Amino acid sequence: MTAPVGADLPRIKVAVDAPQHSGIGGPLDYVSEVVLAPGSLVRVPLGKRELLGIVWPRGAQAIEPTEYADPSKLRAILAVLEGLTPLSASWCRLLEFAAAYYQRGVGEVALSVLPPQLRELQSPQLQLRLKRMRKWVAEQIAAPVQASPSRPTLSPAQAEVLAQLDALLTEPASATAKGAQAPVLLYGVTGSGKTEVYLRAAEHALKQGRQVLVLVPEINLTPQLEARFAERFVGRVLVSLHSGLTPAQRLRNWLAAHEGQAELVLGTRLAVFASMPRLGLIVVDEEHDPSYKQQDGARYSARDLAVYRAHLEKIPVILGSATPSLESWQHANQGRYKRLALPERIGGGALPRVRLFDMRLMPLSKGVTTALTRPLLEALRLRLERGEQSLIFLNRRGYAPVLHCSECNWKSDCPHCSAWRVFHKGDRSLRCHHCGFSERVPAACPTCGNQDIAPLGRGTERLEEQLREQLPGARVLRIDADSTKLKGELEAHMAAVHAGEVDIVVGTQMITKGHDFRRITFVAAVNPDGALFSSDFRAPERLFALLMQAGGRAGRDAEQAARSEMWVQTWHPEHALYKALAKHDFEDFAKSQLAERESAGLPPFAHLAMLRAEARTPEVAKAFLDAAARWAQALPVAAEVLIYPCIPMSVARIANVERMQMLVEAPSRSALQRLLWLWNPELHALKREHKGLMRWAVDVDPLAI
Ligand SMILES: Nc1ncnc2c1ncn2[C@@H]1O[C@H](COP(=O)(O)OP(=O)(O)OP(=O)(O)O)[C@@H](O)[C@H]1O
Ligand SMILES: [Zn+2]
Repeated sequence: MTAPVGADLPRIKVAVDAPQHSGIGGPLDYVSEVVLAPGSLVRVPLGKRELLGIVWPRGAQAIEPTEYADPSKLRAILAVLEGLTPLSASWCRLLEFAAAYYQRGVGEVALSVLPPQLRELQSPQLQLRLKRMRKWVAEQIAAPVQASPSRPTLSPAQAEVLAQLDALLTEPASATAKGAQAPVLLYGVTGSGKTEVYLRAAEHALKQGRQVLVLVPEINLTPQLEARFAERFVGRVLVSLHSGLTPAQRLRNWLAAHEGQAELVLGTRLAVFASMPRLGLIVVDEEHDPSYKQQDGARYSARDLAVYRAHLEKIPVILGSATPSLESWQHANQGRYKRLALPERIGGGALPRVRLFDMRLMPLSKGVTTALTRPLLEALRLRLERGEQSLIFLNRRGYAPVLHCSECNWKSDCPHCSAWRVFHKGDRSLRCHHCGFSERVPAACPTCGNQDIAPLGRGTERLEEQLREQLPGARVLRIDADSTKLKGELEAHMAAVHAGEVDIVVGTQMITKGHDFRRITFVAAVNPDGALFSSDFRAPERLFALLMQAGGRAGRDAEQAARSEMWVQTWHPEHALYKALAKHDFEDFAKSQLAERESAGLPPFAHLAMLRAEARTPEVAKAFLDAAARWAQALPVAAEVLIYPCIPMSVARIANVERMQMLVEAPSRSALQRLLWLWNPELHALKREHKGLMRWAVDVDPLAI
């Protein structure tokens, strides 16, 4: 039904999901017979489709003006989704900012962060969902209280931090008068009780009738945190928002937050966009974690957007970490963030003693497995005898990263990617971790027929197997993406660890983050050196954080802390990174890294964007990027920015698509943004000229270089 159209009907702006690649930036013009509040959800026609749209507030700044259509050609909205409170003006502003900053269309971003089910609903169905949500909320509140929550007595350091936070947290309601507050960087070593600080801060905000948003980097961490918050805030309504929910759950939880019924929202990066009318506090746990950066579509940083959102709504934001990102650390150094520290573990427990085990001292003989060195096995045996748990961290899943034929040198490469296919022994497959292409392991070398093809290197699966061989009787459990695919598997594994049913946990970085293990006294990193020599300037920062986090899983029970140990097997024990790690000295590490970054002109002292292009051949991708560079060089702002020659991405080909990238560096955010603004329409135009080009995208503040 194409509605009647009139030039004299009131015109409204509606944000719809028109992909960036069609070149539509801002909201579109429609007409409506009824007056609609900004933030209302409507259904509108676009081309031959009918789409969900958001009535957008006027005076949208920072958005490209859409070309004015002939008023008589404007189309009318089709329907309004009734019963839903309109999205707030500040929510719309957050989305405008995110879209502009990350160079995407505002409608594209705004619609992509709403629960997908919302797109399919008509008013009556929505009413039903709202009704169900309210019923569910009522059930939550009415649920019988098992025990009254106990709050631990704060440690002196926690009390000190909270006293300082108090000034920030009081009367957020009158914040408008106070203006924006500095973000808080809660720098607390592993096991120092950061979560307790979040809980108390949340308590404060809740008492004042405000909503609280808590972000965690990974879904895996939500169950534990949810349990801790639920236990503390009995009778309050808590919802989670992450991609592991069913579409119906996600809609219900979103509606509960949006209608102000959920008082606590816990979630992963997408939750930063949750609509929360009474938002009073944002917490970003493990703020340094790379998972906060979205890696496709609008490549936003949820951590950075949380800071922006807090600024916009004039509410406090707490960024917590034992190893803050160098960006946040530098902000604190400059006084732009308020740094509050928890320098010690709860109960006075020591951090694990770090032993750098020099692999060069190991005799190199054939057949000797270098990951499970004899001294490491002895260290594990000691823990077994004492009935303590150990954790072995290896950031590579599968059995072996590649299969190899010693006769003809064949390796298990992926036919579609510039990468090896990983050998998974469990299901006897060769699987590409980039495109997913999987085949049964061949019985013999596919090129020369040699039957003796052997795995090269090692992943968690192989380590698990070797541990079982070497330590018969030990209860070994592997936790990685492969062993936790099924719903509930991860929770079951974690419960087994907590219950003491496991002696040795083997896993990827999945097990190093945030978990409050109580029985682990020994953590080993068996092969961490790779990142030391990566071409990515952030690799050392990431490695340091990962190892600190991994070590942080040991000795969390103060009683056992004194004999807890972290074992690092390395070929480079003299490396400054390991030296700092051995002293648990994040500050020293940060200082030297920041000095290096400054002299090299890298973030946080410079601002980067990456222009990426994908095509069937590298030549096409390169031609597009070169043309884009030539165009940009001619701009006045080009004098301020540096455009590097384009290079292939580290995995140059994925699923038969060639990927090239070009780095842009600017001394200031504003110079970078100016360039990107001018560039964007030109890139759309260039795409049309470069026929074979499949996709291009801009990544602002890219993490992996
Ligand atoms: N004041 C307190 N008194 C007693 N126990 C506490 C107190 N504060 C926190 N704890 C306990 O100390 C343990 C560690 O706290 P928590 O998990 O909050 O540390 P964290 O700083 O978040 O650690 P990580 O960065 O490693 O995740 C938890 O088991 C927690 O229940
Ligand atoms: Zn592949």
